[in-house]
Amino acid sequence: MAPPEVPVDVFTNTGGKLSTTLNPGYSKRAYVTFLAGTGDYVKGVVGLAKGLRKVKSAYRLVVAILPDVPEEHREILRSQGCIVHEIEPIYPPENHVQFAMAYYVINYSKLRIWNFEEYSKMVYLDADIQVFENIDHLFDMADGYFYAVMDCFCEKTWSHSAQYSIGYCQQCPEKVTWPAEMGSPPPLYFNAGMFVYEPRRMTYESLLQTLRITPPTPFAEQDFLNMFFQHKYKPIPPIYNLVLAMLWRHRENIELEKVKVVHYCAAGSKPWRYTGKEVNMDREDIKMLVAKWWDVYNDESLDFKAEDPSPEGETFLMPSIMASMPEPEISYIPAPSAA
Ligand SMILES: O=c1ccn([C@@H]2O[C@H](COP(=O)(O)OP(=O)(O)O)[C@@H](O)[C@H]2O)c(=O)[nH]1
Ligand SMILES: OC[C@H]1O[C@H](O[C@@H]2[C@@H](O)[C@H](O)[C@@H](O)[C@H](O)[C@@H]2O)[C@H](O)[C@@H](O)[C@H]1O
Ligand SMILES: [Mn+2]
Repeated sequence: MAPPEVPVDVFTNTGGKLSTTLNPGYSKRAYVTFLAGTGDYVKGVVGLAKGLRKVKSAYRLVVAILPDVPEEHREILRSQGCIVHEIEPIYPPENHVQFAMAYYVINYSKLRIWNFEEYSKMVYLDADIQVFENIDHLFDMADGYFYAVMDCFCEKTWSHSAQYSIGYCQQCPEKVTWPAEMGSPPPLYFNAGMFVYEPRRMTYESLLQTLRITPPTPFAEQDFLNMFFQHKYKPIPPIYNLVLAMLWRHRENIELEKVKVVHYCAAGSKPWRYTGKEVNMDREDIKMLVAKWWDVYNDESLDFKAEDPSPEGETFLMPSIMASMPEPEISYIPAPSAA
């Protein structure tokens, strides 16, 4: 079940050039997001691509798309400098259709990103996420772990859970302590809108194999990933995935001015659908964060220009040729922390 450990210096002792010749893509890094359907999530991806450009990320944005994404949307993404990568849907296990089918097909399909073996490490970001400060340093964290931000159990979306029913949240485990009669407290649980992981064939196959014998649960692939990576999971601070409900549930845990990544996942908070009418959506902090998303999205200076020097020195005009070129030395130098 665990991803195989690749010793860090197996290829690097011969220098960057040779190592990438022996194992193309060994050191390759990229951001990756996921897009399904004909709807407006494409706006989220465009916003994200522009946000990553604004913070001068050194790495490309790969968009894993389902076959139902229309050609116009694919073209918009390419014109924003994204690498569009179609994936096949992954269907939920058979005989378990108690939850809405479409929801599962969409979410489980995320697992295909473990098959992106041309990259050694990736940072996954939901399309409803925006990056306001450079987070390239996340790629420098030690290999062999699954990094993500701890979720909050306080919203109604959690009402199916034992945690919610007793008012327990891992964000404030002292407030309502886990009752002894309910056994040991549940393991730390991450939000799967953002995570740092290593694509590996072995892990990918194990994920698909395990999924076949795993009944769907309300949070679909998120529950599944939490189970699968339970022993590899390392929490990172909430500034790397601000789940908006944290602002009204656990304000004391958040230093808003230090937040680098915002996840517009609360009901009514998707910036491209925002009306301000849903509960909590009239808050000043929410209005400010939605406005910040629109500032990036509307900033024409952040549109991709083909003549721009591209991340990692690649030339966008010749993607197929460049894909087989050795990695530039620079990618072995730890990325600077946030500008
Ligand atoms: O119609 C859809 C629904 C979801 N998604 C993708 O699946 C992710 C997870 O869904 P969402 O962010 O809406 O879930 P939430 O974080 O709000 O629970 C989105 O960010 C998108 O990347 C998509 O592309 N089209
Ligand atoms: O919609 C609001 C909810 O969204 C959450 O879940 C997930 C989950 O639904 C996955 O299945 C998605 O794929 C993932 O990206 C997404 O963030 C939170 O766990 C929860 O705290 C709540 O705010
Ligand atoms: Mn999301």
